Amino acid sequence: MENQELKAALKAKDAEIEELKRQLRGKNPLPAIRKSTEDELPSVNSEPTLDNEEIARYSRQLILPELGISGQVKLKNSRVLIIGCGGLGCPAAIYLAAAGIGCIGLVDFDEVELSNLHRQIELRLHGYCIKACVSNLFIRLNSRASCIPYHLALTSENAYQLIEKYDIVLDATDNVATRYLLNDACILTGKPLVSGSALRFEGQLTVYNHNGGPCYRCLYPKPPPPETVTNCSDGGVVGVVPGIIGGLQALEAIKLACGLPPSFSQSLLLFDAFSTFRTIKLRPKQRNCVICGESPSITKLIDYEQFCGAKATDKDAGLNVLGSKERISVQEYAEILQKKSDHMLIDVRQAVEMDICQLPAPAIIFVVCRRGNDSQLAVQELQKRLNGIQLKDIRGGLHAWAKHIDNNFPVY
Ligand SMILES: Nc1ncnc2c1ncn2[C@@H]1O[C@H](COP(=O)(O)OP(=O)(O)OP(=O)(O)O)[C@@H](O)[C@H]1O
Repeated sequence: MENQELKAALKAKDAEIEELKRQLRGKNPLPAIRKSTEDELPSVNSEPTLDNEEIARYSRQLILPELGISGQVKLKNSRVLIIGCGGLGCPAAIYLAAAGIGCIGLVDFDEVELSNLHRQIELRLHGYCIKACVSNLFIRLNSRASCIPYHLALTSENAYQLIEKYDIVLDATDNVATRYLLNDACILTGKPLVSGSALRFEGQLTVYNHNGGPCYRCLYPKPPPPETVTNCSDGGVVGVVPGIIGGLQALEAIKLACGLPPSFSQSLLLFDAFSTFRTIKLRPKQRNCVICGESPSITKLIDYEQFCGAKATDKDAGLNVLGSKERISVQEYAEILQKKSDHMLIDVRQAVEMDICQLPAPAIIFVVCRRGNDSQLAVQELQKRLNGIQLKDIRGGLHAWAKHIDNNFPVY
């Protein structure tokens, strides 16, 4: 495809996406969104009883001896904060609201994209663009629950003030910097942290900072090198997997709120869609942990993007390991294409991604050897590594060249 055609196709796609986003916004009015963490929360009902409507509404869980009226009242008096209204946060929020949690805070800076909807189905149902607005769904689902949307990013500046107001925190985010921030903020405020993650066909769940158990830093004192971290937008995810893990995060939060022991406070649940659930015991709380140990060196929130060497979002390519001479912009590359300058393009994505789209392949690589045997093997090998590049073996190699094209060519 020529560059002009490519530009036109991209423009048409942009217009299509804008139209779909417009439709997504729907006709529903936006809820009152908080852009700051300072405002007081609505007071949760501290009466030790339920009214008749609540008894009818929650009757199927009320008759469980582990819960009973007293458990349901505890749920009603609890405040749960969910960070991230994506694949994990949406299902967790729905079940927490339906179960009768008195106040749920929903934090997300992001807006809905079409690629979110295979797993963030609640957002699609309600037709909002700002993710934290999923809270409005609860007004219909359970008018007794107060749901507070915060359209902002959780940062070192606001985390303490926000988390302090809630009893239990759910980590439903997708980046390492926010995981460390949440861990430290929960330790400093003394809140349990229900942490979930999902990628491809697998998910994980655990509860940090509860009942003498370890914190995230006890297990991972150092952040992973940024280039080794994968997320859903690079690695992919089957929508049901975050649905399962988000649901389990809600269950752990319900147990915590009722005073029942959470199942995963000192262990890690591993889910693999191709095999089963497995639980592994976690290493205990570390006495020398820098935040929850005996003499902590971290006593306030730090700069987590600097600590992790990566952004607190997976929206841009956080990695920056090459110098400016070793990189070019897409505009510069488009110019190279337009001028048909000599070059070769190596697309390092997986083969499955090549079926979705490709830049115009500018070159064919010809492979030659002495007699045409090794060159065939080389083509086979290169085909596995160089997606989208046309590779051709020169049949018969240099021997054939000497015989048919250039009689003076040295043969050995
Ligand atoms: N520091 C933060 N503060 C608030 N929200 C956050 C923060 N970090 C991550 N999030 C939110 O957590 C959510 C994680 O959702 P999910 O893992 O489903 O990924 P996504 O960003 O929605 O989708 P994709 O990765 O496919 O683009 C996102 O909506 C993201 O905006």
